[in-house]
Amino acid sequence: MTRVLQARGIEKVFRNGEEETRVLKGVDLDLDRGELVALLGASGSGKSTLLSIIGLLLRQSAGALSISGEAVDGLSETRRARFRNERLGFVFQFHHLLPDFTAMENVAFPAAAPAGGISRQMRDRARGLLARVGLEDRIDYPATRLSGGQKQRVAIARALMNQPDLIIADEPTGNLDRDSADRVLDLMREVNREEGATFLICTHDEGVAARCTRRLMLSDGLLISNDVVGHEIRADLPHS
Ligand SMILES: Nc1ncnc2c1ncn2[C@@H]1O[C@H](COP(=O)(O)OP(=O)(O)OP(=O)(O)O)[C@@H](O)[C@H]1O
Repeated sequence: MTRVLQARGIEKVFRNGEEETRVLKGVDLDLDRGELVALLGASGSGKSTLLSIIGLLLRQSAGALSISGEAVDGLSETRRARFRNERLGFVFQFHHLLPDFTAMENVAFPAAAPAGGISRQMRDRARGLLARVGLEDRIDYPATRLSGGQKQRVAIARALMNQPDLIIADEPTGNLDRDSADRVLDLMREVNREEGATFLICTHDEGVAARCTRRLMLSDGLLISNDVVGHEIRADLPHS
């Protein structure tokens, strides 16, 4: 089994003047390739903070993080940005598509932006991914003319563009009605099953979490595992 993520003793303290907020108090987390993991927890428990740290958008106050065997903590900001673009995929609650770009151009963007332009190969891959998410008839539509569920499917295709080691999704269905949310989740499950893509999904939605292969819960700054199979809650001890 390939280990995609290893996090040890992750802590995060936010400081605003005199005031300190300890949000994460020593989070240990391992993700193996091909897992579809839900991250639950009360509002304010630190889910987005943890995802931002794992997504290399924020630095932890203490602890060590390695992604696909690479220790990422010591990397410069420039190398972290490159690592993020090449190895991680992101899906947010709000799709963040570029409104003046077509669906195809949005999907190709993570490859086209660093290359300074879009190649034929990129176009072909983006078209293939749009077909994969059921939008072959919307390839040349501007993002503004897509429905909310379609935009989120474009966002998933975009997250897959660079064949990332890990896809981080922060409330990917939070802005969708039940039907669209189910379709988006079904799509993530398919991509997970058929292509072995690894997902870490932060969600408030128990329906989403129940369809993941593993559930984790953040509580009081620590991670508690809540296995789907056993429905038991146990402390998530570090793996040896
Ligand atoms: N930049 C910051 N400065 C100070 N405190 C912050 C900062 N960012 C987040 N926090 C605090 O950290 C805590 C966790 O926030 P976070 O957004 O990670 O929670 P969450 O579990 O994702 O919440 P929700 O489910 O409501 O999105 C909150 O108390 C928040 O106020």
